Amino acid sequence: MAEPLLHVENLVRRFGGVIATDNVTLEVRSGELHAIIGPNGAGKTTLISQLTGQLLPHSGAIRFAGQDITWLPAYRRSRLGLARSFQITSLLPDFTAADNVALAAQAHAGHSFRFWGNARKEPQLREAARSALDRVGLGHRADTVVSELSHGEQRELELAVALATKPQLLLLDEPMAGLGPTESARMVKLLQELRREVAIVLVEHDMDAVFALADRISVLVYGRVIASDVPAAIRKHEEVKRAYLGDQHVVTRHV
Ligand SMILES: Nc1ncnc2c1ncn2[C@@H]1O[C@H](COP(=O)(O)OP(=O)(O)OP(=O)(O)O)[C@@H](O)[C@H]1O
Repeated sequence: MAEPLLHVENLVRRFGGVIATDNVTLEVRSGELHAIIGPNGAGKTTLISQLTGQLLPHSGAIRFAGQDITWLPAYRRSRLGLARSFQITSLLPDFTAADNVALAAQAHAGHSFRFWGNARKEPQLREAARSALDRVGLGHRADTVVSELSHGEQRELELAVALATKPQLLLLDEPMAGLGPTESARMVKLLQELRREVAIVLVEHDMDAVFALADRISVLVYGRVIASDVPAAIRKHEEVKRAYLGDQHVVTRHV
């Protein structure tokens, strides 16, 4: 069988006495949408930060696209096609949606930020920005400044910023957080479209969204993976039900 796109093996990361990731092992295949769920403080964000290189593990290994990336700096991982969706707080509020995406495309292409002035005019960057905005349904808001976009649109813009780097694997940390029901439904639809083009690791507390989208789900509890399987199996998993899902989530509308 082909090597998985991402292979995490026995990853350990501690903060003082807390073991935030405790021998985490998991695989993400090409074309897969792999959700990571678990209670608050389970270690989901710590895991994502180690995948992107923002945090280094104390031990263990991460292979991505056939390469050992465990100790690579974040920008080298990004060049290999690993992208984390930027949080709203990292968007530039006084710049337009198109400028934000063009800047990300420019940074990824390796230009210095000194040339930022040119990013607005550079046809290739404008084109990359326009196409990323179209993919998330924000083409009509290209020239709107970020501070005038709704919360949901800003979340979509985060995705466009990540897509501008043409990733092979997109890491999404709670893309539904703070969204109302209509905006959440739009985000689920968008992710359903994007997953056809790019593998996705999705950390999310919205169980309806997770069960609607995921090919496989890994469940983290106190830093440990207690289950990694297809949604139907996770739904029935006794330890998962006890530790996280609880009975009210076991019967959801997405059966
Ligand atoms: N920078 C840090 N310094 C100290 N402890 C940390 C740090 N980051 C995370 N932790 C601890 O590591 C554990 C895992 O935290 P993490 O944020 O990864 O969990 P999470 O599953 O993403 O939680 P949530 O669902 O609430 O976002 C927690 O006990 C947390 O307090």
